[in-house]
Amino acid sequence: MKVAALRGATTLDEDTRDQVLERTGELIRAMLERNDLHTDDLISLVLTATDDVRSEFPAAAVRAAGISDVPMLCARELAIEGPSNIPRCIRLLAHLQTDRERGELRHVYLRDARQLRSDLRE
Ligand SMILES: O=C(O)C(=O)C[C@]1(C(=O)O)C=C[C@@H](O)C=C1
Repeated sequence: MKVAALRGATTLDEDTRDQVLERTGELIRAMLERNDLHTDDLISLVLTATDDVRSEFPAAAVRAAGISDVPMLCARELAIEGPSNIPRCIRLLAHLQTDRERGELRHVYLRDARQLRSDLRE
């Protein structure tokens, strides 16, 4: 088993608690499913939100999705002007255990966050 890192991002249509729960849950589930991972493979999660997300911690959404025993940290994304500065964006960095090579992992960018990494395959 190796330690690897997996990225994901998604966006909200509006800053409501329901949307943070729904969209962050959708993101972590897609990251696990697309990489054939189980929650036991997760080591830690770093979640960031842009400054316009204020209704709920993305970590609470991960817990609501059933993942409660993985250490998590939420932080603010940098408000650097440019194409990566998209509104209501939640980013996720997962550290995990896997037998796969780094290049085999599929990073997951959903909804308006797809524009951040248009170089990645779906
Ligand atoms: O991958 C993303 O979510 C991006 O917005 C791109 C990028 C980068 O330049 O690599 C920019 C800001 C984020 O903190 C992480 C990565």
